[in-house]
Amino acid sequence: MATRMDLDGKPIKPMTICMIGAGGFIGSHLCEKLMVETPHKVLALDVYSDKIKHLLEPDSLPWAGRIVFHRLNIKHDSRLEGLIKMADLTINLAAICTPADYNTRPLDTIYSNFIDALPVVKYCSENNKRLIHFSTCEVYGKTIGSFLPKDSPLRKDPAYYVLKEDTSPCIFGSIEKQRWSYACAKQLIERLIYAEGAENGLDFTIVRPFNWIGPRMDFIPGIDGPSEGVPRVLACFSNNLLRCEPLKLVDGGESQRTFVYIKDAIEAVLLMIENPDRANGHIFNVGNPNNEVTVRQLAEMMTKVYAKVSGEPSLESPTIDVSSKEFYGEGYDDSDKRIPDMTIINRQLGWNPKTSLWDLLESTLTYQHRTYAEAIKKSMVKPIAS
Ligand SMILES: NC(=O)c1ccc[n+]([C@@H]2O[C@H](COP(=O)([O-])OP(=O)(O)OC[C@H]3O[C@@H](n4cnc5c(N)ncnc54)[C@H](O)[C@@H]3O)[C@@H](O)[C@H]2O)c1
Ligand SMILES: O=C(O)[C@H]1O[C@H](OP(=O)(O)OP(=O)(O)OC[C@H]2O[C@@H](n3ccc(=O)[nH]c3=O)[C@H](O)[C@@H]2O)[C@H](O)[C@@H](O)[C@@H]1O
Repeated sequence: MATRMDLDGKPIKPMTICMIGAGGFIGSHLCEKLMVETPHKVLALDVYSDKIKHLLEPDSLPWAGRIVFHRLNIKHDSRLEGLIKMADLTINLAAICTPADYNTRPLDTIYSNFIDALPVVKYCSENNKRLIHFSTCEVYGKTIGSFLPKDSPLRKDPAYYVLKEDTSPCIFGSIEKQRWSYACAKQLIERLIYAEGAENGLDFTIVRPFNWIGPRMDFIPGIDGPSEGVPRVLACFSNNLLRCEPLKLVDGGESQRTFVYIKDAIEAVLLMIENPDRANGHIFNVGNPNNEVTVRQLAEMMTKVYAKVSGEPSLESPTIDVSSKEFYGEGYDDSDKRIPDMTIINRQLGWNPKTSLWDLLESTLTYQHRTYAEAIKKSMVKPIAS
């Protein structure tokens, strides 16, 4: 493998990375990228390894020995500090991060996103190890624009809705809206990491992902996850499409999101890993401001793309409305609109997303169809009464 160069033309030394939550959606893509394109070593920590099994076996893989899986729960495992000490860099991805959990399991959500992340920050700070911590765009909460009258011309002014790392406020709902337990816990851990940097010299980078989507995201209920489980929107809509059911639009599907392809986003993370001088001390939005849609438009586009990749006709009424109370239960609330400002990541790392929403849905839904269609068909065949 040719020596890799950083953005300033300096050779990059191979490093050891302690990746916590390596068995999840983002972790699996990051491990893949690191194995295929770089000489770095990964200590992969998680309670699950299904999504990275293809990287761990067989022993004949070209990167065998560069990735080692450690099955552990960071809530209670004395091996954590030792593994952080063995690495040059720690990346923390571990978290509960599905909205259906925020209002129904707020304690687990707060513990997972704040309390369980504390020792990771502490061990990095005490051992002078660099930390890349995964936060979320949800720390911005609602936009300022959403509080303006519906007909206010100011709603069209980007100053009232574009989200900037260094100037936008964090606007959450009331405490009884437990949806915000996740965003609030993430905000507090961001503040703690920032303070460790300011007071104790911790080298940190904070990532705020804006709806990264692609293959291996979450689970399909009843196939590789619980039948009653509610994953994030990509998997919910994929599940509906695979089962030929209408897609459920929560509260009219009016909320807006910008979706970025996981493979584009992983490029940004690799730049952070390999350019510490440009990434340390920064908080980065990572998203695609050009891929904005309402959830209703997302449903319509996914329906069209799925018909194309599966060859199956779409339903006559492809969507159905459902209230958030019915779908998520008491205490749900929503982010209205999420457009990332790209100034800081552009300036520091020269990164820009490339993939359009249509193209990323086409490759993702091709994967979903190939991976799940047969299993769904089998699970839907009713047993014949004897
Ligand atoms: N996917 C996105 O678009 C997105 C957006 C915003 C923020 N994030 C953040 O990025 C991170 C990764 O997200 P993801 O989409 O890959 O989620 P994911 O759920 O697929 O991955 C998280 C992984 O962490 C593991 N984990 C959780 N608690 C653990 C513990 N106590 N010990 C060991 N492992 C544990 C889980 O088993 C899982 O494999 C999270 O912190 C999330 O909040 C993701
Ligand atoms: O991905 C992100 O950047 C962050 O946002 C997500 O939050 P959200 O975008 O609200 O989660 P989704 O489950 O993907 O829902 C998106 C929208 O679709 C709606 N939805 C979801 C599922 C469904 O079946 N129907 C439906 O209309 C939701 O109400 C919401 O408005 C999650 O909180 C995190 O994974 C993450 O931190």
